Amino acid sequence: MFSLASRRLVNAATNKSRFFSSTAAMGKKVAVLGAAGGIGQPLSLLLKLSPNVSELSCYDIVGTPGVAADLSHIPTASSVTGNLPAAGSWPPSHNTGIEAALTGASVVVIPAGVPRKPGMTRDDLFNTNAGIVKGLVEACADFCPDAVLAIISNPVNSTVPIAAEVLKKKGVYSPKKLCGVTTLDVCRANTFVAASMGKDPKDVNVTVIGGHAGITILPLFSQVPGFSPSDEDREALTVRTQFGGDEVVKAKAGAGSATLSMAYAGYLFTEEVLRAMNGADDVVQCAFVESSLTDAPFFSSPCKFGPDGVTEVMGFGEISAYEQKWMDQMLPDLKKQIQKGIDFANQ
Ligand SMILES: NC(=O)c1ccc[n+]([C@@H]2O[C@H](COP(=O)([O-])OP(=O)(O)OC[C@H]3O[C@@H](n4cnc5c(N)ncnc54)[C@H](O)[C@@H]3O)[C@@H](O)[C@H]2O)c1
Ligand SMILES: O=C(O)C[C@H](O)C(=O)O
Repeated sequence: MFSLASRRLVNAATNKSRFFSSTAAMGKKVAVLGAAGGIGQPLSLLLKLSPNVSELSCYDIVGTPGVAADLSHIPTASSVTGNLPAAGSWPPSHNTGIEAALTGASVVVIPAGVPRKPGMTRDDLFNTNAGIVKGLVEACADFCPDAVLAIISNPVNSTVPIAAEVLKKKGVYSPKKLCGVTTLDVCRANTFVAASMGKDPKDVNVTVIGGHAGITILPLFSQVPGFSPSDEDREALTVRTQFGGDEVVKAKAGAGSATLSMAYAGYLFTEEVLRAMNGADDVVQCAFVESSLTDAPFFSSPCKFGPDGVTEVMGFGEISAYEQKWMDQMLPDLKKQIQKGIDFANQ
């Protein structure tokens, strides 16, 4: 699923892409909200290397003039701006503010908000991040209502429903244009299974369904061709994928959560969205979207992408009895977290 995007990154970085000049003409404006943060900076770097991006708009409440000035020295075809809520944009001639940051954007990636510290759940971030996401999505509704929104800010299981309610209230909600980014779960599952099978991770593509928090994350290892782990290994791999975020939070010991792997995952997700916008008809990736596959109103599953975002929420095929057990456990939690977001947006 990701090997093409990964190859393009290497090509762009070494400036040898034979696609470079032709795809630059199809480049889109991409806005990163929270661009000065732990995820935002490396994500902006990767997007600056993308031949699918013509304009990179970095927005944050602090630091974006410096991020943008720094990125602007990278010799790729895209322009870059650093936007702050008030005065002090970069370049100085550029209008500052969220309106300038968002106007004309085709894709908006949102990693704005606080990360976890050891001992916290993603839901513990709700009180701070719910309001941040609500405010930013209101601005998206006002200034780029047709953009695809890719929500990274946690808790994704609640922030995506918040975004949906905000967009509905503004009269611009399109389910195909609102996605929670669960790509990091797929990256982790691919990495862990490839190691277990002695394979190159690029040859593995695990479907990960559900949500993005603990047991709501469900990797479908039964669907990986040639993979038949012992019960014990399957349990260990499943739980490691579900709690991969905690592994990083613990190792960072108070300095935050996954940033570099998330930047990579956010870049892969965005590249695939852009590739579909530019006409590719083979783009399928997991995303947390409005869904009728289960009785949870939002659910992550493989989705087909086209020029306007998600064109089909695909099913997830047959799952094993072991996976069904996790699914039964997950759904009440997931529905509760979704409802919490909906209630917040409507209070
Ligand atoms: N979906 C996933 O798989 C995934 C993975 C990793 C992290 N995350 C989440 O991503 C979020 C960001 O993580 P991080 O490590 O980059 O945090 P960080 O604190 O390093 O960066 C967050 C940035 O958001 C900015 N910000 C805060 N309020 C803002 C606002 N109103 N408008 C614009 N920018 C604003 C901050 O100034 C900061 O620069 C967290 O909520 C984290 O839990 C999600
Ligand atoms: O674990 C976190 O809090 C961050 C992110 O959701 C992750 O999965 O790494």
